[in-house]
Amino acid sequence: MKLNIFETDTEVLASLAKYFADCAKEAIAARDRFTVALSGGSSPKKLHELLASEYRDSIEWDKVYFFFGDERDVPLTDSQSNYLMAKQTLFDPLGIDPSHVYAVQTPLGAEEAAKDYTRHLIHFFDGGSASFDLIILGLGDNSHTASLFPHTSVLTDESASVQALYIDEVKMNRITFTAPLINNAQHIAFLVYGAGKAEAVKHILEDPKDIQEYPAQLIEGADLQWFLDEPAASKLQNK
Ligand SMILES: O=C(O)[C@H](O)[C@@H](O)[C@H](O)[C@H](O)COP(=O)(O)O
Repeated sequence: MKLNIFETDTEVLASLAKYFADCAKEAIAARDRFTVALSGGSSPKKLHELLASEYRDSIEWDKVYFFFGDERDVPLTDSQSNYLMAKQTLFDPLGIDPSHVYAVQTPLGAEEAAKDYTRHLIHFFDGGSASFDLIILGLGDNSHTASLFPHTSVLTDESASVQALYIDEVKMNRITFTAPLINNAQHIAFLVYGAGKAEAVKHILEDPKDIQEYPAQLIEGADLQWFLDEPAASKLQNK
């Protein structure tokens, strides 16, 4: 695991955008395509905007395939939709071919949408287990990532799949990658900035293992990188 800590969120975003481009170049050179699962929430918005501007001409966007590590059980036109956020901040500005974007089909209902997404992944990855080139994750103040929330049944799901469950904490159904599916990725990048995340970052990186309390501790992988600003890393003892 590698910690990339920068003074400001601007520097964090610049570093992650470069990392994204590097992962894309590596994947396209090896497999002529780059598969990436995006995170929801607000933190990625600035990353998307940076990619759509600074990296417009330096990534072969027509070889990039977009997925979502989790989604809220809302219409794809709803302001809470992770798909809509990415469409507005990344896909539309770059003119991404809609056939390269795999939105979670929430109009099917959460359970069916999760099954449908799992089927799509099996098909897309030629029947093998999905191994994304890059998965971008955020971190909630309560130590959740994707929609792996504390004290939920999905935390102990050992299948590399997409699951739907009601999350009492947010009073809505969520559709989420399981930890094994996330951990199958070639590269995993946490994007975490702001002082409000400091407690959660310390829990994940330095507190004893307690995945029910701190679900993001479940995330591990060959190349797991954290992109943090100083405020978010401020409670770490070892950095
Ligand atoms: O659908 C979601 O909300 C995300 O996937 C979630 O895991 C998010 O990354 C964290 O809640 C952090 O959200 P912020 O970036 O808004 O703080």
